[in-house]
Amino acid sequence: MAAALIPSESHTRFVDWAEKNGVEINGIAPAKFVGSGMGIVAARDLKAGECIVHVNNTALITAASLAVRSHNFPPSSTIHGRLAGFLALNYADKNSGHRLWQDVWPSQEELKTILPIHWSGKVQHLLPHASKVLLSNQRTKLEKDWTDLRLSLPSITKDLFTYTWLIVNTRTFYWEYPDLPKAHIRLPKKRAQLTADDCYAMCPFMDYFNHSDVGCDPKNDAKGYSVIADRDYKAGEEVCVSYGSHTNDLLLVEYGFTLATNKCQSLPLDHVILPLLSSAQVAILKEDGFYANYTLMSSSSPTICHRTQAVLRLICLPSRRYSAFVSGTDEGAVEQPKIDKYLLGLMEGYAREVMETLDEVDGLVVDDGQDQGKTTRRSIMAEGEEGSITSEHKAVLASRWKQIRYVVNAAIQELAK
Ligand SMILES: C[S@@+](CC[C@H](N)C(=O)[O-])C[C@H]1O[C@@H](n2cnc3c(N)ncnc32)[C@H](O)[C@@H]1O
Repeated sequence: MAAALIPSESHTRFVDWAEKNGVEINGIAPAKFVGSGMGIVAARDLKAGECIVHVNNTALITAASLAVRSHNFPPSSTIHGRLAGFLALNYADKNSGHRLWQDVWPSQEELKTILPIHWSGKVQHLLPHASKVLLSNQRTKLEKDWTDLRLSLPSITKDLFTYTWLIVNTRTFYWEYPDLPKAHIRLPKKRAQLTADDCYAMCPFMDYFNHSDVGCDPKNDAKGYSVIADRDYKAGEEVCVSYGSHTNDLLLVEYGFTLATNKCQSLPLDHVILPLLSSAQVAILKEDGFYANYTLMSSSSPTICHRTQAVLRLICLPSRRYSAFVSGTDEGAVEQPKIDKYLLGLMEGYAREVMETLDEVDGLVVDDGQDQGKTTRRSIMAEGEEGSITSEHKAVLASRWKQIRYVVNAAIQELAK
């Protein structure tokens, strides 16, 4: 575990402010960690089951907060966009009531280094396929929010909006407005149709917690948010929460890091399998609900997911054997060796692609620090666009591809048995 370092004074000022504004802190404190920025440390020995922080619902920033609603953002805009717009207006306001909170967030430059949306097109091009798909979706959402809100934010630059949008993206918590009755006037329209993307709340102090796949599980009810210690902690240990069951591809794109071991890890195979399908096969799979989302589960020994079993049977076997498998009348054990052999060939091809990509990552020429002007102006990068390439980018990419290589090689060994 990385040692906790003493944080700067801005954090002490923020903690004082938070405690006066509805945050009860019990036995924990913010601290700086090497490689993950600020986080939460146990300030004394903690017992499993202790409530270590409670944030009153009055301290949250949600779409129902009066301060947010007073801006009359377009009703069609997403809640993510509205919160980003609100934060951008506050950020630009020297007298903002949230100034001390904003002061402890990562700076614009820090986010530009960490988050792939700001990386050079050359570096983005070397992201794993699943990360590229997530990045493209993220860019589309950001562009739509900016288009929907820019007229309501005449004093705000796109650069600042992008910053606060990414602050929301990396620091919000799930909030279904349990403090308000279902039909309350302060709720966003179409209450019944709220999607996960609509259920966002900015939650002071809670946003210090770093993620672990086995961390504490934040709870919320009508009174606000709480974090209960999931186990005993020794003073000085980092306390993490779980942001959800997220793969490393998602963590990398949405939060800018990966976990060395991730119990939610799976190896996406769509880019390997989809190009092999004929249009007739695509139609069959769509009708049967088995099109795409093919993975190799890799938490312990690699396991072929049911969807992957199905598509490989459609490719390799007579159609009646595929139908027997997807209808559940036959588990397909007799043909399993044939399926495994076919997948083995695919994985060997994938292993070669991984090695080639690792060579390309290795060959990236680092140009950080040589052109500061370029770095400061850098904003959202489209694939192919030029920008600086830092040693951190290279290290993150190399580490992610080595994780993939490990899973692919383990699968090859298993399938070759
Ligand atoms: C909710 S914030 C947590 C506080 C943040 N570390 C800070 O400095 O303010 C989420 C961000 O923390 C960082 N982070 C969270 N968990 C991490 C982890 N396990 N390893 C590395 N970075 C992590 C990522 O930059 C992520 O976007």
